[in-house]
Amino acid sequence: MSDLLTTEEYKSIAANLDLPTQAFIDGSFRPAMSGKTFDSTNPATGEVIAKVAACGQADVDFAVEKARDAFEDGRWSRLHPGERKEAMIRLAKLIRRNARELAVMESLDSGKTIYDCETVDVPETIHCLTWHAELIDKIYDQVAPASDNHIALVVREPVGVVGLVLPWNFPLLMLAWKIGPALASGCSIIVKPAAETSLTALRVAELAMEAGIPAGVFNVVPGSGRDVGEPIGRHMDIDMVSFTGSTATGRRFLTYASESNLKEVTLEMGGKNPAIVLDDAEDLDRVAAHVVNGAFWNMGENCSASSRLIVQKGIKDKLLDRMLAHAREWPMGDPLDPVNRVGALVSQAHFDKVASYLSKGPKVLLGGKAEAGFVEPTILDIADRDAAQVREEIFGPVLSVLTVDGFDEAIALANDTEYGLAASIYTANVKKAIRGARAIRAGTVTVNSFGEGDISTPFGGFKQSGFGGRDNGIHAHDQYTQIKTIWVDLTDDHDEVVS
Ligand SMILES: NC(=O)C1=CN([C@@H]2O[C@H](COP(=O)(O)OP(=O)(O)OC[C@H]3O[C@@H](n4cnc5c(N)ncnc54)[C@H](O)[C@@H]3O)[C@@H](O)[C@H]2O)C=CC1
Ligand code: BAL
Repeated sequence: MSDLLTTEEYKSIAANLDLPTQAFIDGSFRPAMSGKTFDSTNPATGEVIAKVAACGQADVDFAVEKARDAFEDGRWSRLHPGERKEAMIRLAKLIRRNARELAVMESLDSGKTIYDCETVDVPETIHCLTWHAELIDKIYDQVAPASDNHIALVVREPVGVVGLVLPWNFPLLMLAWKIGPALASGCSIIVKPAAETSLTALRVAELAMEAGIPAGVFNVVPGSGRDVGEPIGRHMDIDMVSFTGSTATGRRFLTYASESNLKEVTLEMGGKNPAIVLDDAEDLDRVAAHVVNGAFWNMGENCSASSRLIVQKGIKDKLLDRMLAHAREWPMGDPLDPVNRVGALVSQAHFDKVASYLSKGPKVLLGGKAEAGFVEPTILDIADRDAAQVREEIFGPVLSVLTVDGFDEAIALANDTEYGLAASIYTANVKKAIRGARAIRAGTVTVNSFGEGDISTPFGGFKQSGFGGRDNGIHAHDQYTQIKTIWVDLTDDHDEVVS
């Protein structure tokens, strides 16, 4: 991607964007069957930027019918994996060619900074699709141990028609995390973007057609959770749902599946992720930068955000001094100004939710203001371990600081949550680092850094943060494939029947 532009240049691109507003089903854009639309708003300005098709049960049924036809006739599901690879790589290249347009669209629709959209969301989306495409023609099936008289093949087959229900915090990237392995595996997909952020998924579906992914394979049905998400969850002809979002909604998908066709369900949900800093942590300046990044990146609208700092008391003051210095490097403001690192929260409803945590009592060490869609990076010093800010996923730029005496207390506090998505531990003592990483019940634990690994490493949660499979890595393909055993009798003597 080329260098960043000026704010004026981004605004000029924004003013001339052709925003997709209709559902994308069976290879073309179409309005909702009801004719209804809903407003898509730029959360940084409150301006309505598009009226998007408000789909419902009939649109979901139609999309599933077309996706099923495509799956059964094999136009994608039975292509040689190398041909699927080529089409997906063409899609990744088209996204690269349209990167700037997609970055601006993403920023306008979600409030994310153009800096992040240009440097993280769009390039990582391209990387993710390319990675899964490149993988798919290099995976071998297996032959199980069997007698000389038999051969037992263990083969993977695409699971079928899958529903991909997306959140609003990384609209493009979460789309890529799901469609990458789903398309590579040969599934037909029904994407349901979050109602707050439908635009880039619709544009990518259009690019997928241009890339040669056949009609019916890649469908996007925008609308609300109730009108589109629930019909997907309850559909009798959808084989699997992969969901990212809140734990409350994830739970509903288990109900939908149990009350319909027992479709497989994978859930990637919330987090209340601890960053533990022990007294012996080295290079405190670097530690402070990581903790601040973990808490405030993407406005804290990140399931793996470090939202609880658990710090040993001997190092607390020094660490906080450095963290306050680093937090000043996070300018907040117009998402289309490339100097800003903190944009607007995704919606008025979400802003109101996050703001409500700021007025609830604890000592404010930094920030604490919320105004017109923007929430300042905020650090709270909290003694009450049952405070709402400590227990609940805020999903905003709000970090709660908890003080502990030592290692064991830190680990116990880290685990004192219903969530188990991610954690970090900062220490120079390698034994404590490894013992801590093993003892923390979370899907990803980073040592002396904040992060999620990368495309090659599986991502998902323990406890109420995750259910079913993992996103990312080869492991993501497990979500979208079924294992079949093909047992072949090689004997000539058919008189002898052995069970
Ligand atoms: N793990 C993560 O990455 C995310 C976590 N969250 C958490 O969830 C909180 C609420 O955000 P929401 O947008 O309300 O998340 P959500 O979990 O309600 O929405 C995620 C997706 O599920 C759909 N959905 C919502 N209700 C549904 C229903 N009854 N049936 C079927 N589908 C439904 C939505 O339309 C969206 O596509 C956030 O404050 C944050 O704490 C939100 C987004 C992403
Ligand atoms: N951090 C990427 C996954 C998510 O926030 O949902």
